[in-house]
Parts: sequence; structure tokens; C-alpha cells
Amino acid sequence: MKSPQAPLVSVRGLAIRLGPHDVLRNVDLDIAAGEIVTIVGPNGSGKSTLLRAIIGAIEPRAGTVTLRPGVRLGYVPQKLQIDPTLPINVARFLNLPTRRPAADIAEALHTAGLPDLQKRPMSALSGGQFQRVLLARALLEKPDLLLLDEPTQGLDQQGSAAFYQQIEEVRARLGCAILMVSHELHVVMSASDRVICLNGHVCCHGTPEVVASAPEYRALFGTGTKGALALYRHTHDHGHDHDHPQPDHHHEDHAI
Ligand SMILES: Nc1ncnc2c1ncn2[C@@H]1O[C@H](COP(=O)(O)OP(=O)(O)OP(=O)(O)O)[C@@H](O)[C@H]1O
Repeated sequence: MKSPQAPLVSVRGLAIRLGPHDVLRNVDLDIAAGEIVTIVGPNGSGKSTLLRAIIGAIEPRAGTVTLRPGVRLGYVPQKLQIDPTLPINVARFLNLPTRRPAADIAEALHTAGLPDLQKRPMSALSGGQFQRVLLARALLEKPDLLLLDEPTQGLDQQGSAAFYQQIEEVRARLGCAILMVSHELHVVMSASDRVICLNGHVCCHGTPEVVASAPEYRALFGTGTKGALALYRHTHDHGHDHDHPQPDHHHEDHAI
């Protein structure tokens, strides 16, 4: 029987092959309750694949993904295409595939930062509103761990920053952990307790500042985002950081 302190998810020695590609190898990762962890990495580095392995959508070639018993996951995929000619409003969308109590839907939309949009057609939403509806849909699962795959794709920098602040709100309100993938290092890092830099394997990890100055990270991304990182870092005033030890920078082959 695992203790309540066991990680929500524990990944060990994960290797994944898709077609001819060895997409992931030797990935170790733990996500603790309530922490916000961001995965960064170049295109094709296996970020989406790692999330999909965690939700059980992809079989590992080697290694294990262990979820704490009873843990609930909410997943926001990278892409969700909705036929724009389909006459479906927000409330109806959130009732698919399972009908939900209206109060639950209203609460999820509120937590996602979107009150009073239930009757709006999905096709009439802005990019930021659409992402928040997807977030609300994941929140309906009352997740212990929320997995977000590039949730701000297509949003401008201001929209992205606002979305990540909403994510912190969600964590503060629901206490769920969040594992998200992002390209926008300079924006997203400010909302993260820990950052994992992935390139088929874990290149480096640690606090945003530690990763931003790690040689492995700089080799992949250069040094150009440091100023923007400082710009978007905002003050944490609700004390949660103290509950989550922030590991120092480690090299690959160490458990995270
Ligand atoms: N079903 C598949 N069959 C074969 N190869 C695949 C499949 N899905 C993904 N891949 C390959 O696996 C690699 C990792 O893909 P993945 O989508 O996990 O990367 P990513 O880091 O999320 O990339 P991006 O930042 O571009 O979204 C890529 O080279 C991709 O082409």
C-alpha cells in the first residue's frame, strides 16, 4: 500500500518507439501533489508523447508509468478540431460525452476564467476562450493532475501570460498538480515550480532559473529568453512554493 505522500505519477526508465523513431529513452519523472511542472523542448523532442504515455494512450517499449491509486487525470490535448459548421455551443460541448450537472459546468467555466459563455457557439470563441473551454472540460474530471499539451498555441504573448496566470489560479483553487508542455519558455517558466527540458531524454531540470542557465538548455535554446523570463516572473503570494521542495539542477540519468 502506497503512502499518501507517494507521487501522483512516477515514470521510470520510460522508452517509447513510434514507427521507426526512438522518441523517448530512459525518462524518469515524479509529479508530486500540487506542483506545477513544465516540459520544454524542441519540436519533435517527445513532449506530447510523454504526456500521452502518462495518460495511458501509448504503450511503453520499456519502463513504467505508475499512477497513485485512485488518482484522477484531466488532459487537454494539443489539438482539438471541431468542425466549424457543427452547431454546438459551449454547454453542449461540455456535456459530451457525459452529461454533467449544470452547476458543475458553471463552476468549471468559472474556474477556467470563463463565466457566462455557455450559450456561445464553439465556432464563435476566440483562441483564448477556446483554450479555456478545453481547460474547463478537463476540470470537470476534478483532476488531481492536470496535463496540458501546449495550451496556449496560437495565443499572443499577453494571452499566453494570462492563461498561465489562470493555471496558477486553478492550482490555488483546486490544489491539483499541473504538468504542461510549452514552447514559450520565457512566458511559461514564470508560472512553474519546476521545469524539465526534454530532448528524447531529460537534458536538465530544476527551477526555471536553474534550467534557463543550464548549459544543456542553452545549447538547445540559446540565451535570448532571459530578459523576458525576468519580465514575466511575478510574485507568488499564496505560499505554495514552500510546500514543494525545488530540486537543484541534475543531469540526465538521475531520478527527478
Ligand atoms: N504516431 C506516430 N508514428 C510515428 N512517429 C510519430 C508518431 N507520433 C509522433 N511521432 C514522432 O515522434 C517524435 C516526437 O513527437 P512528439 O509529438 O512527442 O514531439 P513534441 O516534442 O511534442 O513536438 P512538438 O513540439 O512539435 O509538438 C516526432 O519525431 C514525431 O514525428
